[in-house]
Amino acid sequence: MTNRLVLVINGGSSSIKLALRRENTSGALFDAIAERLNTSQACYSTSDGQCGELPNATHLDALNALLPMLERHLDHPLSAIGHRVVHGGERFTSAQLLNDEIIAGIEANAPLAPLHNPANLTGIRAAMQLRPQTPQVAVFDTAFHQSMPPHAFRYALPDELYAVHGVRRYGFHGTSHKYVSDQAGLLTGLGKGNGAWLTAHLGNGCSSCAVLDGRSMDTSMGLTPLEGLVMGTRSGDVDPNLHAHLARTLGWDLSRIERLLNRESGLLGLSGLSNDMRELEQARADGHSGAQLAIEVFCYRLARSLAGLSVALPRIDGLIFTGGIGENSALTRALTLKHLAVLGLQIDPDRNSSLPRGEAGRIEAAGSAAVMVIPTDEERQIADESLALLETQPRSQTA
Ligand SMILES: Nc1ncnc2c1ncn2[C@@H]1O[C@H](COP(=O)(O)OP(=O)(O)O)[C@@H](O)[C@H]1O
Ligand SMILES: CC(=O)OP(=O)(O)O
Ligand SMILES: [Mg+2]
Repeated sequence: MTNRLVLVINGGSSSIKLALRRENTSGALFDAIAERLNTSQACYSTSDGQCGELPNATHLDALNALLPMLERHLDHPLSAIGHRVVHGGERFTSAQLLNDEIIAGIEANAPLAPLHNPANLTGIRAAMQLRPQTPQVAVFDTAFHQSMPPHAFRYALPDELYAVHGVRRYGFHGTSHKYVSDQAGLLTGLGKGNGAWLTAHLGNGCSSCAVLDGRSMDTSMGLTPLEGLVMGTRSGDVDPNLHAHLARTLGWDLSRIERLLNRESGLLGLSGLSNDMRELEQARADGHSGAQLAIEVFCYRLARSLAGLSVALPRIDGLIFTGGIGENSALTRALTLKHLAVLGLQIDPDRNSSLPRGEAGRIEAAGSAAVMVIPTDEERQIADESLALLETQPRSQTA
């Protein structure tokens, strides 16, 4: 039997990313991204070197433009389309075959992830319109964290807010935390799905997680993807009274405060320069004090979060860095580890700085628990989970 093909779609607020994956094969057959959608500068680029403008393209226009480019990489029909969906609430603890009822459930969670779920739904609707015969699967960022115990997922708020209104910690980036912790088990010889790991997913959004034998025990994000670590433009944790303080002293309304915390804060707000770690590293080297402060706060707060999460584990088999920053910024890894001697974690500076780009590797010093860099592959995880789900469905639903 030929290995099946899966198209993975990650719909963002202003972009849509496509990845074509073959079952049991590493790497992508084809990747494409359309960015700045719904603006006059909308454009696309693909892994086979095509690029161009798509002025004022919507998500549907972008998919319409990109799907034919994918066609020539299809040696047989797509078996599934797997969609990243950020918020699955408490209802979705695993991947789901998409139908009207599941889509309504995703819509119901949109107020909890206003930056993400509506964009994911746009991708889902566009794909269903263009490929109505192909089974479509939703894979949720939150699902992996549904294993957290109540003492980790409850806020210290009156019970009714949880029981009636679903106010609790959910956690995100679960697909990535699961993928890299599985890989860590393989890399260290403990076996896939085994081990006690601290994971740091550091991309534009950042979160940390404690994983024990393939189950999330606690994580830094909460009700929404704003809680926890310092991120590119998101503040992470602030005093919850900040809202009231800004409203009273500056007269700011909710949408102004939401914009501040989600889009103007984090590395961008602290540095006054950029949300991009590459640019900040360069500026720091040139003596920019804002860039230096932003990187120091980012690393200290990450270390503090990891040390806090360590209490969710019986021991630490290793720490894993992933995401654009975690995989590529030796500086971030070094500065974070400076604060983590208390956990017995130390890195070897030479190994840290000489790790080949894009490769998994171990960077701990002799005597330390494992410290690893593992490139994440959310698309691979989504493709695998989509195919695994189809195997459990009656043929009539997926034919
Ligand atoms: N070589 C590098 N050095 C430092 N930071 C990097 C490097 N390459 C990428 N990054 C950072 O990774 C971040 C983007 O991470 P990524 O995982 O691609 O984001 P997303 O969450 O959008 O998928 C940016 O801050 C970017 O500057
Ligand atoms: C949940 C989340 O923060 O996702 P991203 O990193 O893609 O923004
Ligand atoms: Mg990413």
